[in-house]
Amino acid sequence: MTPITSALSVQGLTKCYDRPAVDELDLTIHGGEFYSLLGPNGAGKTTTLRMVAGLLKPDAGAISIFGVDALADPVAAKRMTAWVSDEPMIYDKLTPIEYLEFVAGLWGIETSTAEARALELCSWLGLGPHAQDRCEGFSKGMRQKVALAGALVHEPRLIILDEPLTGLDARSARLVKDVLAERVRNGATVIMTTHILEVAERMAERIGVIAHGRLIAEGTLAELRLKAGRGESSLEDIFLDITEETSAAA
Ligand SMILES: Nc1ncnc2c1ncn2[C@@H]1O[C@H](COP(=O)(O)OP(=O)(O)OP(=O)(O)O)[C@@H](O)[C@H]1O
Repeated sequence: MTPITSALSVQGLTKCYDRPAVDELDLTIHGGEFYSLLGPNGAGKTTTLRMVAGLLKPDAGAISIFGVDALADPVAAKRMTAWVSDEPMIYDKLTPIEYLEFVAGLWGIETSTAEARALELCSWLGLGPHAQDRCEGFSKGMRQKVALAGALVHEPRLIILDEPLTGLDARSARLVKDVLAERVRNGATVIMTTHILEVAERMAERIGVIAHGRLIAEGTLAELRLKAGRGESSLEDIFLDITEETSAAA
């Protein structure tokens, strides 16, 4: 058996609309890594992550999640993954606890384990005081936290997040970041898009920058600084440098 070295491996991934949104993209995320995928608006980040999460069919390419061919065996791949977008889809008529237990049930998680995980996630994400209220009256930030909890309830090994901090206040954003950091400490792998570069700068072990559906830079912050020839610059400065040429060409 070939040893599995990556949590996620994407090769030649392609999706075209009227023009290529993702263009023969190669990407490797190591197990236990926090990886941030950055790029200008329209670069192809969401399209990439939706294909990885099994929500969008690629035109070409391969996706492997912990060695499982995600296109050939999407159910096995989905068992190991969580998908969180900035448009949370939850059931309004349920309370957070009911929702989490419902999602856990779909994954076949035993009731007592589901109850314990639901309570733990609600407490971590500061949902405790509202755990018994229906989600229909919740603010966007609270809905986002319920959706995140729902995505984590089956303890996925690969957590895929598309702009998870959009619309969250500082305290909620901190709670979400703490939960993600805790998951990574416990062995999970995170790939996250964000336009909040300070978050990528502080949390990500490696950063990938895409433009026009292609990876144009990748590395640790130190490596990106070195490549850009920019001593102690912020990620924002480096990002603007790296993407300047591609935005001028757009
Ligand atoms: N369903 C669709 N139909 C047609 N074009 C699409 C569709 N979805 C995405 N695109 C196009 O594909 C390209 C990549 O879009 P995508 O949403 O992946 O970018 P993004 O990097 O996530 O951008 P943003 O940072 O603005 O969210 C864009 O040019 C977008 O207009």
